[in-house]
Amino acid sequence: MRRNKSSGLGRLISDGERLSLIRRCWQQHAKRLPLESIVQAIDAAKSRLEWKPSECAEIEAALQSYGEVLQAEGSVDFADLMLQAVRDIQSKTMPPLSIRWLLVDEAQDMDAVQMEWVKTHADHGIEITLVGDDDQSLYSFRHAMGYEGLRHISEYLSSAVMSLPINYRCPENVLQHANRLIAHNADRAPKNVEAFRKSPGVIDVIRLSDRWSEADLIASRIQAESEKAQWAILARTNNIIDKVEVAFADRDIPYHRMGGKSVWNKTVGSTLLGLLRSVGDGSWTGVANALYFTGMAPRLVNELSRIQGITCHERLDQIIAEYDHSTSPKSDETLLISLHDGMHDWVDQDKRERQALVIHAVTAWLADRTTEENGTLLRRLEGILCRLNGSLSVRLMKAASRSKAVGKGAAIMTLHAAKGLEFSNVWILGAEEGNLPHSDSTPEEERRLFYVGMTRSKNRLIVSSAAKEGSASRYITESELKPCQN
Ligand SMILES: Nc1ncnc2c1ncn2[C@@H]1O[C@H](COP(=O)(O)OP(=O)(O)OP(=O)(O)O)[C@@H](O)[C@H]1O
Repeated sequence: MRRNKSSGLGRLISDGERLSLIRRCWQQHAKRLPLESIVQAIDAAKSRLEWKPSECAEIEAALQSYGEVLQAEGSVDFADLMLQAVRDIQSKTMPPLSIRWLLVDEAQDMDAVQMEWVKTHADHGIEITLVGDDDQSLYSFRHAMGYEGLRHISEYLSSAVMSLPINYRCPENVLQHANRLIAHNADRAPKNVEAFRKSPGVIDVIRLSDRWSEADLIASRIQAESEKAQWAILARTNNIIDKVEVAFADRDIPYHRMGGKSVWNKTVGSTLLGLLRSVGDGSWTGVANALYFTGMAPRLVNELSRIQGITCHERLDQIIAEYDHSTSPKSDETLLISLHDGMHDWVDQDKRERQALVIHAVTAWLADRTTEENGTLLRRLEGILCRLNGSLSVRLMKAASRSKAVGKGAAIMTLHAAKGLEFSNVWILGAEEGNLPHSDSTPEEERRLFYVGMTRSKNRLIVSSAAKEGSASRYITESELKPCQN
């Protein structure tokens, strides 16, 4: 990857633009590999000061191409800003910040470039204070340096180390369980954190049969409480969170998702809403996405999308009439005919104002052609849309706007997104082996994640798991959490 040597920076590209550019480079040079491997390679390359070529020729080609295209377009990404700042301060092309003191919070999350930026400022006589907690280091996948980084910079600065031994947030019993858990990690900074609040919090551990039962129990418990109770529902992945969102929407419980897309904006939800929209207004995009979702090759879907200027019904008529059996598979023709016939029925029922029937039939058409898991989710979404009132377009608008209720009701988010926050009541779901710890990371990092989740609680902590998803997480045992301790 070519790195800009001059101090003249280009235009800062947005995250979306960055991803499109990475996608282009991936398609040109490394299509055989997953897109994610290129994203990770670029992140890794830009978290270091020194350029280290990739051992894989395709990744290296994609990296080079990414750097060259950025430069050719006169753009920079966010990581370039940091790299360029360090380089320019070190080469005296740019002065350091004109400050006397610098406070770095969450210092365990610094990567090598950010650390160099801090060290460069220290070299210019600025007094540095770092605040960090090695037990809350969660970003090794983004090349954060964690405890090793804290030790390194601390030595470099010859800094005095001060421990903050009081936790003012958690009730004593919650903190004791969290401390027992994190003690299972080796290589930690020595510390003995005690709770300021001695009155015990409420703790519970619940085992349910499956994920939907877990999500439904959370929703029914929260519904039974005062609307003023402050709740956070935390899980390892956004897929688990989706089910909680559906269970809340199903019961009309106010909620907001933090740091993740609503279920209505993801593949299953947006395909259902899109196809219903096409029934209502004859637009093509919902039909095209439904064809792709139910198995049609993207190349063929894109070819069909090139036919211009007619409604989706006319377009389907034409596509079926001109279907080329010599080049396209029979299964795609069957799919097209089934959707064509379905659309005619659905539009007819919609005109007779039988919206619930349309929603049911469209859901069934999609659910019959996808995985069991997607099918279950589709049926839950169907239930929510059927309970709303009004025309199809009004129901679609109401469904999509629910997730935009910023700051209202229970906060639903991943454990990563909960870092730095606190809530009166915390519910961690999906505490099974395979999810927590998750295979994407190390058991030590996952343990820190669970620890961060537990220590968000100011009063009550509930941890649940689903038998169908796996045995209960080792972290429940390690923290010595037990059902209904109060
Ligand atoms: N000296 C204090 N007396 C009373 N309450 C305090 C005191 N210091 C902090 N708190 C309260 O304790 C809670 C946690 O504080 P804060 O968020 O600053 O901690 P933190 O170390 O950043 O937490 P974490 O890193 O776990 O997110 C907050 O509700 C804060 O208001």
